[in-house]
Amino acid sequence: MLSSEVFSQVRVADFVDIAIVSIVIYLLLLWLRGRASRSLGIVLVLLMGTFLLARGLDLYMTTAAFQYGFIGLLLSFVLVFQQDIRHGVERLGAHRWFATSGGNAPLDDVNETIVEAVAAMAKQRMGALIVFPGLEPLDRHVRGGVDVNADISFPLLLSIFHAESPGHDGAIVIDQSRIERLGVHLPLTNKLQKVGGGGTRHAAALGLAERCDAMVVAISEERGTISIAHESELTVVDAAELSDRLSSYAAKEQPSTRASSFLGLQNLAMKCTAVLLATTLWFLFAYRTDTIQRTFSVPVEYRNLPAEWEVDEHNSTFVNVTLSGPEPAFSLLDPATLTVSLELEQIDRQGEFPMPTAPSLKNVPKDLSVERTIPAVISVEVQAKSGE
Ligand SMILES: Nc1ncnc2c1ncn2[C@@H]1O[C@H](COP(=O)(O)OP(=O)(O)OP(=O)(O)O)[C@@H](O)[C@H]1O
Repeated sequence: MLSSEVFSQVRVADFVDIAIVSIVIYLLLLWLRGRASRSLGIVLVLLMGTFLLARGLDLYMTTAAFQYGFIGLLLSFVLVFQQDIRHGVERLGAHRWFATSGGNAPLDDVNETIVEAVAAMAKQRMGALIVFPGLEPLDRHVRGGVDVNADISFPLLLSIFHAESPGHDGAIVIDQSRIERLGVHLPLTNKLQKVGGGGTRHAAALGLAERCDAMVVAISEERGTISIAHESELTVVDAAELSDRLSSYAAKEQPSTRASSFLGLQNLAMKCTAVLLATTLWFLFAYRTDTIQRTFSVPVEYRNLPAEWEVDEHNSTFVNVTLSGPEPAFSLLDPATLTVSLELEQIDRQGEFPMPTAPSLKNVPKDLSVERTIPAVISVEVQAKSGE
């Protein structure tokens, strides 16, 4: 049976191999979903599909074109998306299991105060912009403002955004239960079609939500609406929805939720796609049933030779070693680092060393074994150092 044959040859290390590549592909898909355009995603999937097909059908010219074009493609990808890549890495580093400090999302007890104040401001048609930072740093994206560092309260929020207040222009930044800054300038989006009927206030809310994981609430002075900008989307909500979104946002910042969202059933389709892709790649590039042999000229190294002896010049300094094993194991081998190491501590004039086994050969991946060496037995002669 083919399947049992395959399973008998799969090692635990192969599962680890597939798991690591699956995680990398999953993170890439997550990042693509949030950051890159749909058309870029389609182009990447098409390119990958064509490459896999070319490999599977042994289309030599297409495969070669991909292999040679790959570095160029990778370089242009990095150049075009350098900002997105930096953001992706920041996003990854901001996950709680890497992060040293906690998130800044508001705690549940202050959510109620914020929701009440936002609803009141919307009713009174007071324009406002409130930033709830996530785990990613904001500093790179925002400018200006004045430090406040005050407890959040209903009257304070309404006072700040009162049209007569000198600090009402710009956004406030919340840090858990405190107002950290006011009058902060946010970057604008250039996807104006997503802002709908809104102007620069709403463009600023979306602009920040496109650049980091912060959630921004905008209240429209003209229309009295409440909008949430998060993960590159701007949505109009009512007070009840705002309350739900703030609570789930705060919960999402908890480490346990983050870990379970990674290990749990969320994004199941994307996780399955990642595992499927990783398994396909493994079958194409790593799974080889046939054993191959390769011969290397390996230098001989003498260890722990007593001080009174020296190795006779006539001893061979290189040995031809034939290794055998699965082809992918050879890709882990760097022939330049191969060494036959001979222990000479006990030697007395002359010693014979049988064919070295893989462990006595330095730097041989563990799936490779020594088939033969030429010479089969390495004999070493030593002589007393001249003058002793
Ligand atoms: N880049 C920015 N960063 C922070 N706040 C900004 C920014 N741009 C504009 N604002 C705020 O938005 C206000 C102007 O809002 P504007 O009327 O242009 O936008 P809007 O989206 O139509 O809002 P509204 O519906 O309340 O009128 C400014 O007075 C300022 O307080």
